[in-house]
Amino acid sequence: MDFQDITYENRNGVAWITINRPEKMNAFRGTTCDELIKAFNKAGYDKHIGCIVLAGAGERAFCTGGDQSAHDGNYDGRGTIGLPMEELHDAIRNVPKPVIARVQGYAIGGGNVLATICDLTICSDKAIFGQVGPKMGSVDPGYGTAFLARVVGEKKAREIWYLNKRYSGEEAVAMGLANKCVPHDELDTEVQAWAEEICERSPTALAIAKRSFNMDTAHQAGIAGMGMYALKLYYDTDESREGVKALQEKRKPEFRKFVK
Ligand SMILES: CC(C)(COP(=O)(O)OP(=O)(O)OC[C@H]1O[C@@H](n2cnc3c(N)ncnc32)[C@H](O)[C@@H]1OP(=O)(O)O)[C@@H](O)C(=O)NCCC(=O)NCCSC(=O)CCC(=O)c1ccccc1C(=O)O
Repeated sequence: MDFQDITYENRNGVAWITINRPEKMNAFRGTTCDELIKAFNKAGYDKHIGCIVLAGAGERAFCTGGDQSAHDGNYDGRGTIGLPMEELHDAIRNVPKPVIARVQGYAIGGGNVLATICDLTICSDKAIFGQVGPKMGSVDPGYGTAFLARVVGEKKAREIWYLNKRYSGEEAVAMGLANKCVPHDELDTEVQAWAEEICERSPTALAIAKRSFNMDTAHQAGIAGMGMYALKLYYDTDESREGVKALQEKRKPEFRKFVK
């Protein structure tokens, strides 16, 4: 399979899927999402693969969410908002194998959502987690909000979304957003060790466990699907455009002038 925006490697039975857009801090556009969906389905149903790692290329970012240069109102791809986000999130949740997010830098916006949805997160001491939606005219109406609350608790999830602070790797572990934080240079070894240990476990037991964990929040796929239509309408407002414009112009957005 030839990919443009991602890379795919089999490292001793572990599929490493890496977003390869370091010049954009691994922000995703339509093509990136389509390729990620293909890669997850390839790894998910390859009997030689026991565990999947999701990573971002380079040193600075795991993923910083939607590519703002491919964002004028809606995004540049297919799907309700011009990005097949629901399909990508579902692919990560539905593949019958554990997925580990390997976070070495920024996991921001939609990037933080991807890490949240992965079964496990291992980060380095250079990782920075956070949501920026209400600061730049966006919001994830599905797993990024409702599922995040299951992961870190309601109060913390609301803090993350309402204040858009940044959190270190150690803070992420303390709130349950990450499983382990290790020195930067040890990250890949740690991730591969966890993944290879998972590969030794019974694949069927793991698949049943994953489905079983997912069952409790399965209804959130419906919320996400419906919420995307609200988001599509929101992206076409001056209020949302102000957020994107302010980000591009590196200034503070003035949202309050759009209150009706
Ligand atoms: C990540 C930063 C905090 C890093 O800041 P800093 O270290 O100062 O570096 P910069 O100079 O800002 O950035 C370097 C370089 O990278 C470019 N870049 C960074 N992020 C993006 C991006 N997302 N898109 C395009 N380009 C990006 C940046 O422009 C610089 O390029 P130069 O050419 O050198 O100028 C900071 O960069 C930052 O805050 N970035 C923006 C983060 C952001 O706003 N992300 C979008 C969040 S919203 C989102 O992801 C929701 C969209 C979505 O996908 C979604 C929609 C609906 C439902 C669900 C989802 C979902 O779950 O994902």
